Amino acid sequence: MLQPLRILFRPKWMVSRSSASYVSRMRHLNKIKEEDEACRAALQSGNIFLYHKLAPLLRWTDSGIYQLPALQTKDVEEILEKLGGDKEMVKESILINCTEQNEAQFSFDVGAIDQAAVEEQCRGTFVDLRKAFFLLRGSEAPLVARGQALLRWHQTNGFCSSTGQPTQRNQSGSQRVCHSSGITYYPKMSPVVIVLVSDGKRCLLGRQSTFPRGMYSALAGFCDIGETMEEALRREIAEEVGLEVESIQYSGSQHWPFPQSSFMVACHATVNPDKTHVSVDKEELEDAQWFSLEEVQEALTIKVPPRNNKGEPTVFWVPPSYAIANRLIQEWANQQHLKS
Ligand SMILES: NC(=O)C1=CN([C@@H]2O[C@H](COP(=O)(O)OP(=O)(O)OC[C@H]3O[C@@H](n4cnc5c(N)ncnc54)[C@H](OP(=O)(O)O)[C@@H]3O)[C@@H](O)[C@H]2O)C=CC1
Ligand SMILES: [Mg+2]
Repeated sequence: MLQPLRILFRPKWMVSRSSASYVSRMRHLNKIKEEDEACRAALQSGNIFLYHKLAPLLRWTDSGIYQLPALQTKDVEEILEKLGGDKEMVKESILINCTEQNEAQFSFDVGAIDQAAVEEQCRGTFVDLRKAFFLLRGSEAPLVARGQALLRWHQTNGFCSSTGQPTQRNQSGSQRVCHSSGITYYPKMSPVVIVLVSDGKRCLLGRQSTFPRGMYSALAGFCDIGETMEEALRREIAEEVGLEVESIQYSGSQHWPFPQSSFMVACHATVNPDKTHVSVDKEELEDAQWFSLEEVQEALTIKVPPRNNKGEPTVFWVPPSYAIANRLIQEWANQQHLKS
C-alpha cells in the first residue's frame, strides 16, 4: 500500500533567507531574464563562468580547495581579443542566476578558442563536469551544473523541429524562437525517479556498466509519458530488480545535467523483508546488491576512492555529496542509526 508523501528534511532556504531580499532578488532576476536591454546592462557588471566544450573552468586556490572563478565581462573580452577571438562573442553568454548582491551570473563556452591558451590566461583548468562535482564546494556545484545544462541546450536546439529553420535566442538565453513558425522553445528537463529501497535492515544499490568501478548508487529511471512519479518508481524497481515496492516516502528533488538535463525526484521505498530476492535486468544494470548499515557508513566516508596501479577504484563507494543519491543514502544511514 503506497503511503502519502512526507517531507523528510527542511531545505536551508526555508530558514536562512529573509523574504524581502529574496523577493527583490527574484524580481530582479526575472527582469533580466525577460528584458533584453536589462540583460545587456547586467552583463556589463556581471560574473561569467567559463566552459570549454562544456567542461567548466576550475581554479586551485591558495587555501587548498578548487573554486569556480567568476570573471568580469571586460576580462573575458580581453582574453578573447588576446587569443584571436572576437570580443563581441561575450554577448552570447547565458544568464544562470544572480548573487545575494543582485549581480548577474552567466555561463560562456570558449570552445572555439585553444583550451590550453585560455587555461594559461585564466590560471585555471577545464575539468569534466562529473569530476568537478567531486572537487567543488556544495554551493558551487548546482551553479556549474545549471550553467552547463543551459549551454548544452542552446548548442543542441539551434533549429525548429517543425520547420527546420534556425531558432533565435533572447539575450538572457531563457528561450529560443522560430520566427517562421512562431514557436517558442524553453530549456527542458526529463523527469527521473530515483529511489533508495530498504528491507528495514539493508538498502539496495545498483551499478551500470558505465559507472566508475566500485561505485553503486540508488536505482533511477526516466518517467514514461502519462505516468505519475509513484507509478514510474514502482515500475522501475519491478523492471530493474524484480521487486515490488510496498511504501514510498518523498525526500527531495534536484536538477541533474546528465544526459540532457534530468529533473530528479528522490524517494525512499520499502519492500517486504520476506520478499527481497533480487533478479537484476542485465540490460539495465550490471549488478544490484543489498548493503548493510556498516558497509554504507564506510562508503559514505570515502571522498576519493583508493585506486590500483591501473587507476581503478578498489573499494565500494557511492556518488559524491552533491548527487541526490548520496543524500538518500545518508538519510537512510541516519534513520538506521536512530533505530539502533
Ligand atoms: N543525481 C543523482 O544522484 C543520480 C542521477 N542519475 C541520473 O538518472 C538518470 C536516469 O537513470 P537511468 O538508470 O540511466 O535511467 P533508466 O533506468 O530509465 O535507463 C536509461 C535508459 O532509458 C532510456 N530513456 C528513456 N527515456 C529517456 C530520456 N528522456 N532521456 C534519456 N534516456 C531515456 C534510454 O535508453 P536508450 O539509450 O536505449 O534510448 C536510456 O539508456 C541518468 O541520467 C543518471 O545520470 C542516476 C543515479 C544518481
Ligand atoms: Mg535505471
